[in-house]
Amino acid sequence: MSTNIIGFPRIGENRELKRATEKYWKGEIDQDQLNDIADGLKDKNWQKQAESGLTWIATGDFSYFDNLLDLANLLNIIPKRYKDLKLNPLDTYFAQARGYQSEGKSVKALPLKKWFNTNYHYLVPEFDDDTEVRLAGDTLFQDLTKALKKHKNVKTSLIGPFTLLKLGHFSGEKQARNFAPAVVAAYKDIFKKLNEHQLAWLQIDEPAIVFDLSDDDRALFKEIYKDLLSEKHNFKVNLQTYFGDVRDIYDDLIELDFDGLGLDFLEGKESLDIVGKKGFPADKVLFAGVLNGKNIWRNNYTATINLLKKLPVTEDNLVISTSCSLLHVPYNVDNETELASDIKQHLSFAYQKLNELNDLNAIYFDGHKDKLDENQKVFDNIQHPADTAVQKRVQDLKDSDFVRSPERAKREVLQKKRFNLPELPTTTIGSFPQTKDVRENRSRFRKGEINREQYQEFIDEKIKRIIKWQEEAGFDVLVHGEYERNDMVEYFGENLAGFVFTKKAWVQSYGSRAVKPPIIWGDVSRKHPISVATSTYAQSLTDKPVKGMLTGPVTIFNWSFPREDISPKESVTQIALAIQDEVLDLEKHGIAIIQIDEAALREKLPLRKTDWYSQYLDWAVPAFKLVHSRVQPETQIHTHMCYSEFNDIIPAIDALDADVISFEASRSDLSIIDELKKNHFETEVGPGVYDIHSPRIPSTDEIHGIIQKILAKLPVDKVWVNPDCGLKTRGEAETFASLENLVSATKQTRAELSENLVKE
Ligand SMILES: CN1c2c(nc(N)[nH]c2=O)NC[C@@H]1CNc1ccc(C(=O)N[C@@H](CCC(=O)N[C@@H](CCC(=O)N[C@@H](CCC(=O)O)C(=O)O)C(=O)O)C(=O)O)cc1
Ligand SMILES: N[C@@H](CCS)C(=O)O
Ligand SMILES: [Zn+2]
Repeated sequence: MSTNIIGFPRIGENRELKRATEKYWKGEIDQDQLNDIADGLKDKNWQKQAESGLTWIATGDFSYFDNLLDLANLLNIIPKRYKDLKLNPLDTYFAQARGYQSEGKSVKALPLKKWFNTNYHYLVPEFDDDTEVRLAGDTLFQDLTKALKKHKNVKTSLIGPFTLLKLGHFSGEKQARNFAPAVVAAYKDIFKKLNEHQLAWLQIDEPAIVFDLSDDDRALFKEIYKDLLSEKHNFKVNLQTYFGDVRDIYDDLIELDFDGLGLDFLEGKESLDIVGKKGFPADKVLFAGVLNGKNIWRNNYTATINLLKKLPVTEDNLVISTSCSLLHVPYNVDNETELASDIKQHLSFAYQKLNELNDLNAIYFDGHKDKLDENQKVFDNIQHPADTAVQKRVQDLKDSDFVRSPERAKREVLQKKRFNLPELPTTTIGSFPQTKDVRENRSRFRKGEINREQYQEFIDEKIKRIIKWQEEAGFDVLVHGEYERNDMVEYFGENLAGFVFTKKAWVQSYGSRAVKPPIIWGDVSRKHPISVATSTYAQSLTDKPVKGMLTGPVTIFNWSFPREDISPKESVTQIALAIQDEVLDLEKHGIAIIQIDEAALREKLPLRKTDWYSQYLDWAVPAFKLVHSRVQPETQIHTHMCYSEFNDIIPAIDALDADVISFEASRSDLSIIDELKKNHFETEVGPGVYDIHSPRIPSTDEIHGIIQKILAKLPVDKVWVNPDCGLKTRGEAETFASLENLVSATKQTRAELSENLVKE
């Protein structure tokens, strides 16, 4: 009779951690004050979990920025350039997370990447040949001591050695396998320290084994765990997986000496089949991931109990668990005081999920039928608002609705003529800094302290100023700055029918940054123009082209909480038609370049290659094509993707049939460029020439070097110059300085190109 969570949100119900870390970075509070706030948040989480009846309090899941970075620092995997800054441990940690620039010293941040198929991001641990892996920290143990002072049943968690090695970057000769012995030795030292505490379970997270695994991967995994589990330990070890199933390695998992296995029965499509066919060892505990850790809907107890009943385990070796960490959901539905009760009754955030675990436990182990019936009533009453016109529009779509003509090469000629841009056109990704005054203006409008006209007047002033700034700085294709948007997805959700919104349902995206995903509740459609007035106003201020700026259907879908009663394909096609309406409206109003951001397209690519097309790209790519299929050949369609981890799906990206794409490249050392070349990528490209996730200002020389590297691989007439993502999170001073350097590096390159031409 046990219940389990894999992890809990840590930003605080009111984003206390965000405010505290940002104050610390500005020097407004010191380390002790920051630690006190963090301790308060941990305490509150533990208390909440204890009160809910959860079997074990979860520790080890807190982080000031990211758990994988914590692990790397715990194991001394800290590149020399950060150690050389001679900062204290916390500031060394933040330097890796955010980059560092002070008193003539300048170091870039570590690369930031998507955590599997989520909108959470981790920092990539970097190993070089001199990395000396060893146990070098003690926060994990300190937290355990603190929790054990107040709570009896405590578990802790740690990302496992295999996932660490799979996600790490190896910059020297030595590769993952070479580091494995040292990594295992360091984990053994962690075991030794944990032995000093009254720990119930150690949860070792190994989500990397839900990927397709090679024989070498399996061999490495077995080698690591045979060795590690030989270390004496007085706590039990649960090998925890999530985001998929473990079909490639289940046989090994049940042979190894784990006390428990955590399997995901929701995203793990084959998990049930695997345990059904192969059985589950009676001497191990199954942590059955049956309560969704990613969605925000009430759990259907009947369905979950039926699932639990199918598992080949007894009451003694079953733990009812979440499918993944609750890091990916907001804290508390009760904070949503303005949400209609008929919607609210269907929602479940982290606090409610704790209660659901308790209910499921009571139903499954103690036969509490009343709770089952009560829950069923909620599901009997659910009504998603239907729009038959939207449904018909989706049904009536023909293959030709997804195809733009003429072909891209012909459009390219027409567009080059129309825009007559210089070589290496410069642009930005869309947003400019959302400075305090911008946020305050929106906050005052929301609170009714200023009216719509006053709100709009402020934004118009901002647009005017930034258009002027871009003209003076020498940009070729301008943007309006996105000052009217709280978030690129939430804003569109707010302007489309079919979405509902929360006030406090924040979810961590990276570091101190959080998002408040809108909830897709009914059929989606565009009821009124969304960006037309803003874009036409911005265009009226300049003779240079101003990009119309939209978020694409796949990204709106992926960064919202989706409904589960219709398929993703159906939902995303509805959104695509709504955005198509907006695209055509922008074009009708004279906007000649339209950027449709698909920042999240790569994010939800299934983790297993066999599912890439059938489960995702076969509907995601057409959804994007549908959005722009009806524009004129001379209208230039841009798209943007955060993070360039799409080496393997380059043909699918090209098949989006956009005219220009911009993406992140600088943090991942431009490796994508080789792949573009290899795959004869046809879309014009703007590989980001500097990293906007860090406050660090890149020098003109640095950007010039990056452009040179790009031009060594890609033809000059295909290349655009831009930062790697929107600038909304940055301050103005650093933004303007960085962009000025970008323009001067481009001008320098143009001059060199024309000089070479003259010479030739
Ligand atoms: C591009 N990215 C995005 C992702 N996901 C999205 N949904 N959106 C994205 O843009 N994923 C990948 C990348 C990187 N991820 C992020 C995620 C989040 C941010 C970010 O800047 N977040 C802001 C919050 C943005 C927002 O919604 N702001 C609102 C509310 C602002 C607010 O806090 N208001 C205060 C009151 C303000 C006052 O009075 O001063 C309050 O509510 O208490 C808004 O602007 O209206 C963050 O701060 O975390 C960036 C990249
Ligand atoms: N147009 C958006 C894209 C971010 S991914 C922005 O500039 O913020
Ligand atoms: Zn981006």
